[in-house]
Amino acid sequence: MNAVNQLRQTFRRDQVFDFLLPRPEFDLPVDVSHGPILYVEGVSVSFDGFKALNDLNLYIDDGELRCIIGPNGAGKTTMMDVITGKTRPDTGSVYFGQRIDLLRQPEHVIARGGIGRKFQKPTVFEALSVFDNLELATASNKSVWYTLTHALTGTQRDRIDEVLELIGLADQRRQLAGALSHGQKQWLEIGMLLMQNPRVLLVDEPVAGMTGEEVEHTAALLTSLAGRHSVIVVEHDMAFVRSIARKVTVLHQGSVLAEGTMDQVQNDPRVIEVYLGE
Ligand SMILES: Nc1ncnc2c1ncn2[C@@H]1O[C@H](COP(=O)(O)OP(=O)(O)OP(=O)(O)O)[C@@H](O)[C@H]1O
Repeated sequence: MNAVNQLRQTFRRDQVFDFLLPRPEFDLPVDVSHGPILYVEGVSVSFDGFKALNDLNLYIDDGELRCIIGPNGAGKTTMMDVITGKTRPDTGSVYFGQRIDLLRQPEHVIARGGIGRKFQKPTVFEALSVFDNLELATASNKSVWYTLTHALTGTQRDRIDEVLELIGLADQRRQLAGALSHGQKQWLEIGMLLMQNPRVLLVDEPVAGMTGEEVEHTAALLTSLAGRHSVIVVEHDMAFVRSIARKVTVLHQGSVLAEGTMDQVQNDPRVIEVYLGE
């Protein structure tokens, strides 16, 4: 096909781009009837022959708070990249509930469909108020322009108030996000994710660079989210992990090395050897 024909094909009136197609499977309730909300099974990812993930199996229950730890290069980021659709594995399967095959969904559909990701660095809109940041986060189904030019519904306003209370920034609602402390920016960004009502929240090193008090607040925030959301926390700060952990998964060389309570994994000789003994 020559270039002109290719262009014609692209702009055909009946042309429907993949990202505009409805995703009926995401409109259905996520089927968690067997317990887990995330199934990662036999997943391997290679980069130039190096296996960043090696036959990884991980199951996250609906509403649980899971901490994932492991030495540098263990595959933690790659695992989150696979779940969120950023990296496609060479082998394996990843399901959201019983029915939704995440490997068949593009990244933006997964993000809108109920799996939120908080990166290590906060990325709030610094020139907007805390409230406006949360309001913009409701924009997923409408354009940003629509959101900025239309009044909020009562339900949306209530939800923003609820999230402001949850993240502890109700008193800062009119403050510019740029004037917040590092910890407050992190909570605001978690709040922005919550505006989308995610079923699963992936949180990467949430307490890096925080003060002791901010760390405590973050622990209380993340534990309060469990139950209503499934929360996966990747973190190197062992004191913090101990303060929030129920079940801990230790990754090593792209696979699960150990899994259990904090006490169980901390006393596991294999974990001490590859990670905690460092
Ligand atoms: N795009 C890439 N190209 C090549 N190698 C990569 C790529 N992404 C990750 N890797 C390698 O895969 C391995 C796993 O990396 P990953 O970032 O998932 O580990 P991690 O457990 O998140 O480490 P950290 O705790 O340091 O963030 C590392 O050895 C890394 O260098």
